Amino acid sequence: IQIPTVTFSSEKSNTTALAEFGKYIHKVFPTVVSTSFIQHEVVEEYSHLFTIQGSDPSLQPYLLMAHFDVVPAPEEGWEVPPFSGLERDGVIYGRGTLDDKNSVMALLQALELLLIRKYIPQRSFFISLGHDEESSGTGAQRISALLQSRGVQLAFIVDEGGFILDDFIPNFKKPIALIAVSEKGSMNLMLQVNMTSGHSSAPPKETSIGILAAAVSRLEQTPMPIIFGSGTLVTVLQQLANEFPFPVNIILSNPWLFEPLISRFMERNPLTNAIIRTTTALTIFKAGVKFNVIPPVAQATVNFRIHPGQTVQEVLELTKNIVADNRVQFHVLSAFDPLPVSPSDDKALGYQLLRQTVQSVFPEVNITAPVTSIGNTDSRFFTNLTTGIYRFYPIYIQPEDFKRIHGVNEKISVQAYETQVKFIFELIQNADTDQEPVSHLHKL
Ligand SMILES: CCCCCCCC/C=C\CCCCCCCC(=O)N[C@@H](CCCCN)C(=O)O
Ligand SMILES: [Zn+2]
Ligand SMILES: [Zn+2]
Repeated sequence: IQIPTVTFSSEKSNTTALAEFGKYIHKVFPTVVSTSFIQHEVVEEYSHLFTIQGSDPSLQPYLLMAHFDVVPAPEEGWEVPPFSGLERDGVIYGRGTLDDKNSVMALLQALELLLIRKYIPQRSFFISLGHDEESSGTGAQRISALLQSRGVQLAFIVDEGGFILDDFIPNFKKPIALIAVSEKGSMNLMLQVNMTSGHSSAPPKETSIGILAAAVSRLEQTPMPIIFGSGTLVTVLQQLANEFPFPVNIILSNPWLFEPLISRFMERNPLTNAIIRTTTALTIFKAGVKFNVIPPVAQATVNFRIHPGQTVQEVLELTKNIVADNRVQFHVLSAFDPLPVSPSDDKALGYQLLRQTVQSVFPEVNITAPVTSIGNTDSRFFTNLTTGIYRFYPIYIQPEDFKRIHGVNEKISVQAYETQVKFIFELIQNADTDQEPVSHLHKL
């Protein structure tokens, strides 16, 4: 946490810290880096690929992923400095404790422990640690291309994403393990208005700032349509239905009939709202240099997260219709459609291994359901290598914790981190026992 591996944009990151982090993992996981059946490669200058050669070449390999770059963390609002890694009352504070240095360290920590205990994996696997997930993901893209060039096809991938949702639904105390089987698309759209500049003492009736502010305000005030029909949402609701008494069980198990009622409820919370529609977030606004100069140009960037039922093109058209002002120019800075849905049926090896490992490490969690990740991950660059991409943090997340990801006071309890290590320790061993249900815990 103390190594400030910040990604500011695709052009700007703290490369000194990225390099230092590479040296750090080399130092603290000596067994991983010195084991004969493990190959360690640095890819795209700062990302890392570990190839763990299993003893049984007939088993299809899998990939575990994480990233060690973090979003910026200005100190305002933090209880402790964001790059202090301070531990207080059993909790580690700092940028990256949930997104996603916890996963980087837990992956290597679990592997180190297995190796120290002389464990030899049967199934080969890879560990990919990206250095620029928070921007363009070039490290992950290069690793994906490298694996493809080596003829690798993967049984499944596990990356960051879903989590164990706790204390979220009113009057419902049971935790739910949400494994993300897809992720929303994304579009960063820059809106620009050019008007004549001049002296502020004789302003025109409308300025670039005023026109742009009105345009982005219309976007914020006009949410994208609710799209309810996604398969994963219906599955979650039906699984939840079994847990509720009459009449909620009837409502949840017939979503097609009670869609308006369920949507109205889901719309109220930002997290569930993000599940039922494309979201619109105004994230950058730039205009003006001096109080008495009318600026010629105003620019705003809007970040859309695209629901699986829509495409980039559809969202762009809707946006232009909502703004409905031809003085506003639209520039798509980056965009991609929602990701394919990975299988979650009884035969889906990756999903079932995660579900079984949840059962053994978190025996109190009886509900596991597939969801669509509302955030994006580096795993989206690996659709050429497998159809089974799963995104899951084996961590309890309450609504308050979710706000800390990319927000202030990001933190993880030592116990949650240790359980994450234990989860991966189990998962790697379960991947060797193939698809059989896991009935016991391996000794840590
Ligand atoms: C009925 C209950 C429904 C609850 C729904 C909760 C669903 C939660 C699913 C996933 C949570 C996402 C976790 C966040 C992962 C964070 C990854 C991240 O920050 N990624 C960045 C990548 C930026 C790439 C730039 N092109 C991002 O998404 O901004
Ligand atoms: Zn992340
Ligand atoms: Zn992130």
